[in-house]
Amino acid sequence: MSALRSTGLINAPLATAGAALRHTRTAETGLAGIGVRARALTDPAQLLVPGDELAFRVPALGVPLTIRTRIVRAEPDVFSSVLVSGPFRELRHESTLTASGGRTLVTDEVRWRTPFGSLGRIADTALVRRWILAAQDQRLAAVREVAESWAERKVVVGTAIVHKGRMLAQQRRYPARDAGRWELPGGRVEPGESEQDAVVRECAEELDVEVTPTGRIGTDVPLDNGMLLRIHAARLVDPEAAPRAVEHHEVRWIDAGELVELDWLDADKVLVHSLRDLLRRR
Ligand SMILES: Nc1nc2c([nH]c(=O)n2[C@H]2C[C@H](O)[C@@H](COP(=O)(O)OP(=O)(O)OP(=O)(O)O)O2)c(=O)[nH]1
Repeated sequence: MSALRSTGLINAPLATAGAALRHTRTAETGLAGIGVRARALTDPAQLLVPGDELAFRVPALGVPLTIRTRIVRAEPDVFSSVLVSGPFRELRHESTLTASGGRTLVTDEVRWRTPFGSLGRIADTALVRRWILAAQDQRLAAVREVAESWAERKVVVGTAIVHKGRMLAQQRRYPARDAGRWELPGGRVEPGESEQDAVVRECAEELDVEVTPTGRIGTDVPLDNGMLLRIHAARLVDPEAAPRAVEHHEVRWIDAGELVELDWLDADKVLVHSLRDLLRRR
């Protein structure tokens, strides 16, 4: 098995850098500079989720080769994909992210196995290593540009309140295009307010309950209104408290199965796999 590892520092928080790594556009255009055409084969949302597939057309010795990969993990601290088909016996790509102050260190590792015995090993030394190094460089530059621009955005917090293995979802009443669709309690972080304080305030306003934030969940999600959605897990301060829909149509405690079935707002759909993991951990 051959491996190449490269690292880079991104001037954005971990969850924002994690979102940029999942961004369909950086995946599709990130390698254009080295002549690689990439496109999503599934019909992904703005951010890739586990199960999405990408095809890369790589010019090698004048012959375009197609490499097809599938996303297997899309979390704030790890984004990875594996080979579905292409001119390798095995290919695995994994980016791991570590917070470093307000910045994020990305370690990008590609591991692969070439076919054709010694001929493959020659191609490996002559071509593949050079190509993978260039690809890692280009992709990191594309991800850095997107992450650093997103880091300037204002934040909307969403709250994943978990109680007895279920999570609270609420159904919107307005605007008309979103009426009937589901979201997490939350809203805009006010100037000078911490995200945790915004979570507590919004839950009091929208649900009439007191919550304690317990940590970040999933990557950020860019919103069409130019803001960033960022999810915090939380628990009820009083386990007997009953959240009620103050502004929304309905609130509902859902389990992992119902989570997958609900008609979420588009931004929340790309977080369903992370929320399901949260419920499975409790
Ligand atoms: N609270 C919350 N907002 C979400 C989620 N997903 C999602 O796209 N959003 C969007 C909807 C809104 O455009 C924005 C939240 O800001 P907000 O709470 O101040 O907005 P709102 O629509 O309730 O009120 P407003 O724009 O009429 O002032 O984020 C989610 O899960 N929770």
